[in-house]
Amino acid sequence: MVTAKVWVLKKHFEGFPKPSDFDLKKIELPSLQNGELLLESVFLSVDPYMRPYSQRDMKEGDIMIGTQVARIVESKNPAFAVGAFVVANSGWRSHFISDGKGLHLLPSSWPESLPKSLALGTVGMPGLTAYFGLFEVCKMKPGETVLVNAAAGAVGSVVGQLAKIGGCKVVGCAGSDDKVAYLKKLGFDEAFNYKTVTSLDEALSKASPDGYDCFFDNVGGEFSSVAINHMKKHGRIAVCGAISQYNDSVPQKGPYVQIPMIFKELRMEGFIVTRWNNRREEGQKALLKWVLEGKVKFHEQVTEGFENMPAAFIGMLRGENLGKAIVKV
Ligand SMILES: NC(=O)C1=CN([C@@H]2O[C@H](COP(=O)(O)OP(=O)(O)OC[C@H]3O[C@@H](n4cnc5c(N)ncnc54)[C@H](OP(=O)(O)O)[C@@H]3O)[C@@H](O)[C@H]2O)C=CC1
Ligand SMILES: CCCCCCC/C=C/C=O
Repeated sequence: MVTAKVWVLKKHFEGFPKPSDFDLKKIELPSLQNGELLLESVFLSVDPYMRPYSQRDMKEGDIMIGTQVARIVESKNPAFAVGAFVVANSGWRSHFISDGKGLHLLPSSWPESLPKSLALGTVGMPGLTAYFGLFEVCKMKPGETVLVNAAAGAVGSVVGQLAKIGGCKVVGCAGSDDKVAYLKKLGFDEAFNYKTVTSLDEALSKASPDGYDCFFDNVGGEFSSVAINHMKKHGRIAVCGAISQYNDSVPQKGPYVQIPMIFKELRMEGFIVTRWNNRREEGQKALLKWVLEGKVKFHEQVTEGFENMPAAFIGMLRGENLGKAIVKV
């Protein structure tokens, strides 16, 4: 008999999530039926989407949503061998039973030199978000200028590096001087700390006096309202995330987008990475290749201990992560 630890949403978040909104519980797992496998989580992901999705899709008492890299401990399913690693979407659980549906095996060719947690970050959902958001939504072209915010995070750091690979000039914004230094190390052409600049408007003008062809927006709110006025004619805005709004109890008001959209003839498109689930393999293969070639670098903010899942999640929302926020069990 295996006892799984799980984190439950005890109380719907009001404003910023608090440790008391979560409950750690234990569940006895039954023995395996034919076709089933027992898995143990090795790395778990904490992501911004958990905040708005919990509000929309979860009830109090539900196990927190999320993905993990898990090791197969026992198998009564011939398609899954003991010892193999998978990416699962099984929520904040230390152990779980699966019938194999929806599990993604890590390729057997996964290089020993790379942490398996990368399958939750640069070579996982956030990396794919950068890949499809840039290539399919922004449709960036060599020689263009790309702006990305939350640039030192899981998605943003890949966006900037892919835009450089694609021959663009890249401007990134992040919330600390250490993050700005990291962006420069990654090869961003311009980077600034949006929390300390005296004027965001001036900082955006200084970083690219001619404006921006592409804006990969992870933040929304006030930042986006200022940035839209810096778009070039026929610019493209990929609306990826709105983290500055996820914890608002009262929705923020405009300025509204219509006037700059009309006069600059902009295209603005929201997207969710799962739109390209049928091209997941293509994206992962490309990202893995760039990582192995050293063209895409990565950093992970690893929190040790399953019991620290809420702290890691809250820390990520506060901006304490450089690169991908991961919990190592
Ligand atoms: N559409 C899609 O399919 C997907 C969308 N996303 C979205 O992409 C965005 C980035 O996600 P991800 O890379 O995983 O997360 P990150 O690794 O970037 O972590 C979140 C970061 O957001 C920044 N942040 C937090 N609050 C604010 C704020 N009020 N204003 C500005 N920045 C803030 C912090 O960085 P800093 O110190 O710089 O402030 C923090 O480190 C999120 O909005 C997320 O929801 C992610 C995956 C898929
Ligand atoms: C299997 C996990 C799918 C996660 C999709 C995340 C989409 C994110 C939206 C905003 O953050």
